[in-house]
Amino acid sequence: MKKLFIIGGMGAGKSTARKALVEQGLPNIDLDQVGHDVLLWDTVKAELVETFGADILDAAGEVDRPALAAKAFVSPAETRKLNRITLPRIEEAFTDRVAELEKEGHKAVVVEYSVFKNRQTSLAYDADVVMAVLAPIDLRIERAVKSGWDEADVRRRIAQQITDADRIEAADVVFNNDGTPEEMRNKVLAWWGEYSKGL
Ligand SMILES: CC(C)(COP(=O)(O)OP(=O)(O)OC[C@H]1O[C@@H](n2cnc3c(N)ncnc32)[C@H](O)[C@@H]1O)[C@@H](O)C(=O)NCCC(=O)NCCS
Ligand SMILES: Nc1ncnc2c1ncn2[C@@H]1O[C@H](COP(=O)(O)OP(=O)(O)OP(=O)(O)O)[C@@H](O)[C@H]1O
Repeated sequence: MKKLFIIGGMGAGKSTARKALVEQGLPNIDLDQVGHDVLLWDTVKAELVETFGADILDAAGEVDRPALAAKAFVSPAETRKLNRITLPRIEEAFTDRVAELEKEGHKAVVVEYSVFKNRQTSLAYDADVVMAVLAPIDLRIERAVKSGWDEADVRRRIAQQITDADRIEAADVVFNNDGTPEEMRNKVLAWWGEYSKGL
């Protein structure tokens, strides 16, 4: 089963690219969503509380994501602490999900990976294709704010992410999402049309 990774900074248009492929019948794994799922694990909760304090929990004892984000994205050191706790668990859940999809006989899976760093990290090392979705940073911030994110929060997160130059370096295929969403969709579908002939 081919693993087609979609990478890109916040607001770049990863979800827009993913939707185009899902409409073609491909299953997908959104690692942001997997990240949310592992926050429910008791072991993860306990380590996050030990690291960031009990005020990251809500009244029901679950992780309050905005509260955790306010602490975890203030510096590279704090983000590393977060990643050290969450990423191994995300990888574990990801590996299980990939095995299930493989058993179901899918030819390919789309993996949306917002915090991709490089192809040498274990989660991404067997990516068959890395697709980078790029857009100018001001446009990305504008889109993210329009879709409900706080601007300062977006800027803090982007500061903890790799740059588009790094993404281009890692990618097999690059999509510039600086036009309309429809243009973006068509670029992705044109690529898929060619790529899927070989599957
Ligand atoms: C800190 C948390 C609770 C904030 O939750 P929230 O609902 O506000 O954001 P969400 O998870 O939907 O992420 C939105 C965007 O934030 C950015 N972001 C999230 N985690 C990170 C990170 N560790 N480093 C840099 N940027 C990040 C990405 O662009 C992502 O698309 C959550 O992001 C989290 O647990 N992150 C750590 C796990 C992780 O790295 N997930 C990303 C997929 S592997
Ligand atoms: N070409 C475009 N023109 C205008 N708006 C767009 C375009 N592409 C995406 N958008 C909008 O910008 C926002 C961010 O796009 P999308 O969710 O696809 O990005 P993302 O890379 O998945 O972002 P995130 O990291 O926040 O999940 C969405 O509201 C989307 O509808």
